[in-house]
Amino acid sequence: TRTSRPQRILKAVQRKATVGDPQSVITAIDHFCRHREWAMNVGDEKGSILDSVVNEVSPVTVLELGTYCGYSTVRIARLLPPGACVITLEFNPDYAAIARQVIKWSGLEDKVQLVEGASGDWIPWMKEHFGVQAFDLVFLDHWKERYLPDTKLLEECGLIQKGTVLLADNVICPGTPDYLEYVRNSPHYNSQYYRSHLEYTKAEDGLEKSVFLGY
Ligand SMILES: O=C(CSCCNC(=O)c1cc(-c2ccc(F)cc2)cc(O)c1O)c1ccc(O)c(O)c1
Ligand SMILES: [Mg+2]
Repeated sequence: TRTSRPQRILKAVQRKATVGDPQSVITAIDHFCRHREWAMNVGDEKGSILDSVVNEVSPVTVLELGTYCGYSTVRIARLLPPGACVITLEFNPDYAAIARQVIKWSGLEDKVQLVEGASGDWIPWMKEHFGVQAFDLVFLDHWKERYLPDTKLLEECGLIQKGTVLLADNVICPGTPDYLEYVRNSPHYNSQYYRSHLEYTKAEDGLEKSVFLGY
C-alpha cells in the first residue's frame, strides 16, 4: 500500500478530530484502530488505567519510552497542569514524524518534548540536556526487551528516585518476563498488576505499576 499505517492514522485524525481538542484526537484514533486497522496504541481500555495513574501521580515530569503515533503522549499530556511536561523518546523517524503532527493537532505541543533516538543513548543525557532531576512517572511502551535494561539505566543515572512510578504496557502481550520478574522481586519496588486486554482485542494484556521505594 502506498501510505503507511501511521500515515493512515494521521489522516483519520485530520478527518475526524478537531484541532486543539485532545479528546477528539484520542477518539478518532481509537475508532480507526477498532473499526478500520489495528495498531499498537495503548488503546481506550488500558488508556483509562493510564489516565487514572497519571491523575493519581499528578506528575511534573513524565518520561515516555516509545511514542509511536503519539496516542499515549496525547493521553498523558492532556491531563498535565501548566508547567508539567512529557518527554517522549521514539527510535523510528517515520513514527516520530507522524507523532509530531498528531501532538500538534491536539494542541499539546507546549507540554511535549519529542526526542528521536534510542532510549539507551538518550537516557544518560536526560539530566544535562533537559535539566531533569528525576522523573515522577515513566511510561514504558517501547521495545519489550528494552524495558529491563532501560529501567536499570534510569536507576544508574539517578533519574528514578523514591516515589517515582513506573507504568509498563504489554507485560503479558507481547510480554516482558524479565522486567516483570525484576520489579516484582526487587525490595526497592512495590508492584501491582492492572489486568486488561490487548488494545482493541479480547486477548489478555495488562499494565504493571511499580513504585520505587528508595534505596
Ligand atoms: O516496533 C518497533 C519497536 S517500538 C514499538 C514497541 N511496541 C510494541 O512493539 C508493541 C507491540 C504490540 C503487539 C504487536 C503484535 C501483536 F500480535 C500483539 C501486540 C502491542 C503493543 O502495545 C506494543 O507497544 C520498532 C522500532 C523501531 C523501528 O525502526 C521499527 O521498524 C519498529
Ligand atoms: Mg504498547
